[in-house]
Amino acid sequence: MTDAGRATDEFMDALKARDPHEKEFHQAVEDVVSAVMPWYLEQDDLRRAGVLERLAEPDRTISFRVAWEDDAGAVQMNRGWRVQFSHVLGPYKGGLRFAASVDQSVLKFLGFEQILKNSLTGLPMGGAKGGADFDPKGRSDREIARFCQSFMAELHRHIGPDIDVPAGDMGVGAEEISVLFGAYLRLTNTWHGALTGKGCTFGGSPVRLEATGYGCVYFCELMLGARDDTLEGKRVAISGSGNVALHAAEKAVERGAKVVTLSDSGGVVVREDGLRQDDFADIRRIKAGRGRLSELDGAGLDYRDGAKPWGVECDVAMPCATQNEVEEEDAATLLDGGVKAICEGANMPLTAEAAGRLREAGVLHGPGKASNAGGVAVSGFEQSQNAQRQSWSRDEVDRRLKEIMKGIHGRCLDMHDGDGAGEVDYVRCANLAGFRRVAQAMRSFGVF
Ligand SMILES: NC(=O)C1=CN([C@@H]2O[C@H](COP(=O)(O)OP(=O)(O)OC[C@H]3O[C@@H](n4cnc5c(N)ncnc54)[C@H](O)[C@@H]3O)[C@@H](O)[C@H]2O)C=CC1
Ligand SMILES: O=C(O)CCC(=O)C(=O)O
Repeated sequence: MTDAGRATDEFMDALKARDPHEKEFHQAVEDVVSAVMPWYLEQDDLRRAGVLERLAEPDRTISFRVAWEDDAGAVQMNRGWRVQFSHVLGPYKGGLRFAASVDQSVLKFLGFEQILKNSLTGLPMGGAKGGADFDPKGRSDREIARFCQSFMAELHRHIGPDIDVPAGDMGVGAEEISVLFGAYLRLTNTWHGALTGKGCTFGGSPVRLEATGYGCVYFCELMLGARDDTLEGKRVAISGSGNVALHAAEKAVERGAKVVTLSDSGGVVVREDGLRQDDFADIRRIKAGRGRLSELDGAGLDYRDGAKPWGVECDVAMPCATQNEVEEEDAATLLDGGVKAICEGANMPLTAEAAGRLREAGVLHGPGKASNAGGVAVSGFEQSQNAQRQSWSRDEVDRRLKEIMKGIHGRCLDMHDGDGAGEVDYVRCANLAGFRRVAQAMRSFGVF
């Protein structure tokens, strides 16, 4: 075993001993630590400053009760959290997730990833994540609004444009952000950009809604371009059917690709000759009513109950649903189907085993902290517009989004230590580029 391998194991043993049940958090930290350790071991000053140990411990975790009344008048109770992980590069920044599966481990993995993702954008943003174990599925709009108001009754004490600026994530879209922002206004009597993802008529940025999916496609094109290839004519399998998946699908089609799948937790819709704009409109309508893709059965689409997208032959896979949705056997299926590239719209959608399988096979792999950073980058633009009391045009924001994705891709290439002949390991390079910027700031700030 190498020195770096031994040091990574020792680091992970200590982390796991501290919080033995936080499996997702362990996975996210190990991905980073194993990538940066060979470089870190050579940085005596960073090691003396305990940078890696401090970075893997959140600045603080706020946990609180969220009580709310359902439509039948019964009081319901959920748990809310905000994990403020690191603000060395700027105010805490990261989304809010409402889902039954949310717990401290999930939010710590997301918050930890967010530090390096935000660092990669080059913008002044720290890393955080929050949310609640509240499942919006099956809840009425009024129940969701009451939940959001109760959630903000506590959260407003901990956020603000120079402190912490949450946004949406799974289960928190434009409607929820609007209600959360309304509650924030009432509680603080102050209009400033304490949340991003707001509606464009009241302080939101053009393209924020689309930015994560669009940015993922731009990043995929940059990876393919570095291999003198393009997205045009490629078969693209996408999972999920929410904000990120649908915007990635629309942009991929616009760029000449054939999007062959979308999915939800119930199954997958397949169109072998490529999904069309009217399919996206139907899916959007169903999802707006919190329906299932199975409702599309019989609409000319092939719906496969209980299946995942990865069994459908594709050149490019874009997992855009949730963490660990691509398991080792899915990776094997993708390889059998001839996949050439995987570009993550979701956060940590591959298990460590799946990622290892694809790496061994030489598949291009754009990790979420690089490829899905377009969303938070446009959130950063929304913060700038709010601070300047300005509103940029759609074209201006899209142009800046493309520049950001190009910048992230360039930072990854800067870390590629091959001679140009070898393939770029985007996972290693993104981790190293994101980490180095944060580590240098931490060393400069002294010990806290
Ligand atoms: N919204 C944003 O700007 C950003 C989102 N992300 C990540 O992208 C992913 C998707 O987020 P959004 O699209 O915003 O959420 P969303 O709530 O709009 O959509 C999530 C979608 O995933 C599907 N889904 C959930 N579990 C699934 C499973 N096990 N298998 C298949 N489909 C499943 C749901 O049916 C839904 O269609 C998450 O990992 C999120 O953290 C990353 C960066 C920014
Ligand atoms: O826009 C933001 O602040 C956060 C986006 C997000 O949650 C993510 O990048 O995973």
